[in-house]
Amino acid sequence: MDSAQQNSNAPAGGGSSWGAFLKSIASFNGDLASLTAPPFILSGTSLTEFSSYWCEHPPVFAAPAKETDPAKRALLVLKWFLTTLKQQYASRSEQYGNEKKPLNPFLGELFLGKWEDEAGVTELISEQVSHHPPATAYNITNIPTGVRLEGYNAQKASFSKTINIKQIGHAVLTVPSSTADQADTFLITLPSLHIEGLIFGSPFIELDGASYITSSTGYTAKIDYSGKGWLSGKKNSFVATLYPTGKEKEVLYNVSGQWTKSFEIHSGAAKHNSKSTLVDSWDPEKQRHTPLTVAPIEKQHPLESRRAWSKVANAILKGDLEAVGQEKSRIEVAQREARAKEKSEGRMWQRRYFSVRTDAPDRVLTQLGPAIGLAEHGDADKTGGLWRFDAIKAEKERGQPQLSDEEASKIARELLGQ
Ligand SMILES: CC(C)CCC[C@@H](C)[C@H]1CC[C@H]2[C@@H]3[C@@H](O)C=C4C[C@@H](O)CC[C@]4(C)[C@H]3CC[C@]12C
Repeated sequence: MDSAQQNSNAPAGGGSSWGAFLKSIASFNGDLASLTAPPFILSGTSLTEFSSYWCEHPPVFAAPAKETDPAKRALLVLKWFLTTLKQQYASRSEQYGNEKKPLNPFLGELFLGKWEDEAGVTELISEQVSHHPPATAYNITNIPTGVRLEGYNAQKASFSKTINIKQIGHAVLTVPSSTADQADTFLITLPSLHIEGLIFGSPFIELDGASYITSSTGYTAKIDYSGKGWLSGKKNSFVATLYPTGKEKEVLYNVSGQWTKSFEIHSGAAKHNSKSTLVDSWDPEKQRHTPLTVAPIEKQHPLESRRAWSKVANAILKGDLEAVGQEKSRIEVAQREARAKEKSEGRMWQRRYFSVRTDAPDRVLTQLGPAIGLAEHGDADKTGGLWRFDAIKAEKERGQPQLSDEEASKIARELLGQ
């Protein structure tokens, strides 16, 4: 839908509630959770689910494992990253005609699933590791190749003409090497974004600024994002270059296009490329994506996202705002009580799959961070900690027997008020 059109999803009379929403945004205090959005903008999907956007195409995710040349490997990582952008930032507006406000995860919320296709099994673990400030951590592993992505992120919002969102956190991709016994590591930063189309009642995301991927093998990719300006440019555009770290002018490959449409990868630096420099291309319309499989709701752990939020999600679907409010507040009250109980008993909520890195400086951030302006502390103060996947905890979780109905009800009652 063109951003200049009034959103057809907005209910009749929605003009006034949208107007009130716009006014509330103007005095926005930066807390995205506090925005009271009109019903048509509410989504029954929690932010913990967004971690799955990193792997809509498992064969592309796993492809770097088969490449032995480090520069070409870095290019495959850049290509995979670019292919994830459409799902990450445009899938809701493409599906519903506008961006939606996701559910704010509660501490300990989980989203678990797997993809199964020609790349074998790829596992997803996503966990809400912090509530104040809100932060989500994830770990995605392609089992046959061992290619693994882990990361965590939080958002910092501000208002200037529109809602601007800075992503805090980073991701680390590990690609086992077939020749050396050490794996290659890629440190990835996350783009900033802002919301367009607010005034027309059909918000959608545009990316801005630049993001980076730098590798332990000595290559860096810079991705510059731009949108449709007043006079020129296409929405969702980007230009990316891959170069030896520290030598930005020595471009090995350049990629350009629209992250929602298609892009071309060319060798060398020349922007106006000919067929002779074309190395690869991507058109999402021509690609099959692999759906994520999640357990049926009744088999899920009570803290798994779709089970925990099912009543809220149903109420959103029915447009029953009173029930939405009641069901949300059950969870919020139970969570507040759980935190108060933990405090009075001198304990902390135990994260199931991730731990805060406190023992030593983080190796990846220390080695690769300086090349792309990421600090060694990983912005831990803004994400409740520097979170890393904890394989020992994950192994323990795998060994846990399935909860009995009674145990599941007890957890749901105590932690979710259900
Ligand atoms: C629609 C609007 C008026 C309400 C504000 C909603 C706001 C909180 C949402 C909108 C878009 C969301 C982004 C989403 O585009 C994609 C990602 C990538 C994912 O990997 C991490 C989460 C993030 C940044 C979402 C955060 C919440 C956003 C900004």
